[in-house]
Amino acid sequence: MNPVLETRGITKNFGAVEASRGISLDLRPGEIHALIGPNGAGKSTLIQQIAGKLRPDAGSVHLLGEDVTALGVAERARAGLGRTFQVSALAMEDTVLQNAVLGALGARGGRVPLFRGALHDADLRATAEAALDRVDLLDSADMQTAALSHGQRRQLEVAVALTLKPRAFVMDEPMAGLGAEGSARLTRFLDGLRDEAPILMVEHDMDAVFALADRISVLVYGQLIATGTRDEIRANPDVRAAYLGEDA
Ligand SMILES: Nc1ncnc2c1ncn2[C@@H]1O[C@H](COP(=O)(O)OP(=O)(O)OP(=O)(O)O)[C@@H](O)[C@H]1O
Repeated sequence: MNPVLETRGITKNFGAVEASRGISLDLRPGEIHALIGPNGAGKSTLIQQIAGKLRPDAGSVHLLGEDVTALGVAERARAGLGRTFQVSALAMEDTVLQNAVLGALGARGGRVPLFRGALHDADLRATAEAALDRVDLLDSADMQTAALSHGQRRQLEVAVALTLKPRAFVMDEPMAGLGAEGSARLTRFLDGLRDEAPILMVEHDMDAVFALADRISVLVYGQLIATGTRDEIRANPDVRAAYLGEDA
């Protein structure tokens, strides 16, 4: 099957720091692919290049077979790349519905000053409500976003991403800031989301990684040292030495 998302030979240097060294990986239909690695390994740098926030020095990013390397964040989002962030990008003062409508407006290429009118736009509202329903937040549509739990905020971020009808998700530490119960709930939720669109996620929470990931890629000092199934990664001596071994 053709990959939905692919990087080919992504290379990025910050001065003498080789943050990405010729990284090639792919995301296949229906899968959750977790990217793990020690602090400073280059996970965020890679995700930012995939999302379009950083331009690689060399290499390319392909979405649905198209080379999107020259596109910015918003263009990639409109091309089908859904993204959630380590630090929430939600408007905390606004309601849950307003945040979702803002996402739907962005999908249409609208600008924020049109936002007030957008709330009364039946199509935008329907798109937003359908996305909220998908993440079980429709009952909370009129709540202020700040009143949501951390886990619900993650779900709202996914709803905002869903309004763009993503073909692939890129998630930066979705479990960050969640307690054990919140992580377990979000894990169940993401498990069902993979059928909507495959997910490439950076995650430090190994319980979540091993519960969810069909494949795991391990990044160390900017280099991909292994990609494989959970069992392959657990058994890989290089991975154990470089990374998982830290916990052994
Ligand atoms: N804008 C930047 N300028 C200079 N160096 C940078 C920049 N961004 C990242 N780096 C360096 O690149 C390397 C990779 O950093 P990156 O944040 O991608 O790692 P990470 O795996 O995401 O780490 P963490 O798990 O701690 O979030 C580090 O050595 C970091 O100091």
